Amino acid sequence: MKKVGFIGWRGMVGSVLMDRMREENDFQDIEPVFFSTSQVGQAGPDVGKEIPALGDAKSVDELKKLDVIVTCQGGDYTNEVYPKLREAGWQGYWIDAASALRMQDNSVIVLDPVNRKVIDQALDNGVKDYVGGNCTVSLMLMALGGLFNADLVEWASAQTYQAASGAGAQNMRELIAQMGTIHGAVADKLADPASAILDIDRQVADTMRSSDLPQQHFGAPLAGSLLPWIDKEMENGQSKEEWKAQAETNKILGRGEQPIPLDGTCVRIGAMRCHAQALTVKLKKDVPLDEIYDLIRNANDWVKVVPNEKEATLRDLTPTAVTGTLTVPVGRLRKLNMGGEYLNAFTVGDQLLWGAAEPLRRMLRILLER
Ligand SMILES: NC(=O)C1=CN([C@@H]2O[C@H](COP(=O)(O)OP(=O)(O)OC[C@H]3O[C@@H](n4cnc5c(N)ncnc54)[C@H](OP(=O)(O)O)[C@@H]3O)[C@@H](O)[C@H]2O)C=CC1
Ligand SMILES: N[C@@H](CC(=O)OP(=O)(O)O)C(=O)O
Repeated sequence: MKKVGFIGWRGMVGSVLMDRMREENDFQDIEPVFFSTSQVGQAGPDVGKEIPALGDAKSVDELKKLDVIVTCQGGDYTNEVYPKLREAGWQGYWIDAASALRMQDNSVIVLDPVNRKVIDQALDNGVKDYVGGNCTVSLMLMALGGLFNADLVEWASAQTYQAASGAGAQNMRELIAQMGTIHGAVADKLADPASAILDIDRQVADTMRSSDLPQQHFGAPLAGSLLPWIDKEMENGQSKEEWKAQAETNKILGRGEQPIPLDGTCVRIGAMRCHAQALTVKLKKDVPLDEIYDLIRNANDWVKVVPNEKEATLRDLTPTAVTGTLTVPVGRLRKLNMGGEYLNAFTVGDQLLWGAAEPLRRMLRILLER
């Protein structure tokens, strides 16, 4: 049995990974060892079998004994520990949620329902580093992989609506705290049906702009508003999140030589853990909509085409409908006024599942099955 070390399993992405692995009985096929940077020696999680106390996640000597390391600890941890381990001669497989190693030549971005061929080829070639993709990119490809893999996409533009969870657990808490503070400021007026809506609106705006609103983590009001910048600034005017769309999509698809142009605007909104995105796709030719439906829906087992009708859309194509599930609905599929080669699409996906934990869990299974 392969000895598999887990780092970052206590965090938000790690906890989702643990839940999925328990659901799929994955721990039965491995010898799991758990690590921490802060709780060394304490008990690990309940995985249905005996496990040793928590090891030291910074100990190269302990980590060197593992066949596989799965880390959801973050980029700083990867940057600190990964080079030391490789320098120490460790030849095991490194599976990582963080972006630190994503664009390195010797790593593969894993999303096996879309790029299983790229993964298999890398394994055959002895590649040892497998990294989960950016959540927005992975969810876009889970949704529209059928069009990309049929080589129908000339370019695409994504306008995103990204959930608080993408910024971290503390940000999810802060979003709810902001909502509570706003509600608290006008609760008495809301309870009075005779109160004037513009008074309520003014008081809400004052509260959102005041220092009473908790905003330590987002650095700005999000509840009742939105934040049209995610991640660092790039020199070309893109945000780093926007930059990832083209860079990571083409790496996932193994199209380094002939990249498909992708760009757009990434926006944080007040959803909890589902990212949504509105896509404009320029097709290479005018493909009929029913063929497009078939290509999309047959691409993997989780994508679901939602008919472009109001009732189905409001029922199935919202963060509330999708949260906590592996289903990736795509809807609002229609040709745009610009012409038959211009496709509109809207998709929603749980950014902690397909956007983070699930590709890692499946990569571990792929390794075990070889
Ligand atoms: N958030 C997201 O949506 C996505 C995140 N990622 C990447 O995954 C990595 C981890 O992200 P995320 O899961 O959000 O990180 P978290 O901040 O939730 O967890 C990271 C680590 O913090 C430590 N920790 C300290 N206090 C606590 C606590 N009270 N509860 C749980 N853990 C605690 C744990 O390490 P220890 O046991 O050592 O103390 C834990 O493993 C990042 O690199 C991120 O970029 C990738 C895709 C999406
Ligand atoms: N940046 C994403 C979440 C994330 O962690 O992305 P990455 O794994 O590319 O750093 C978001 O804010 O929604």
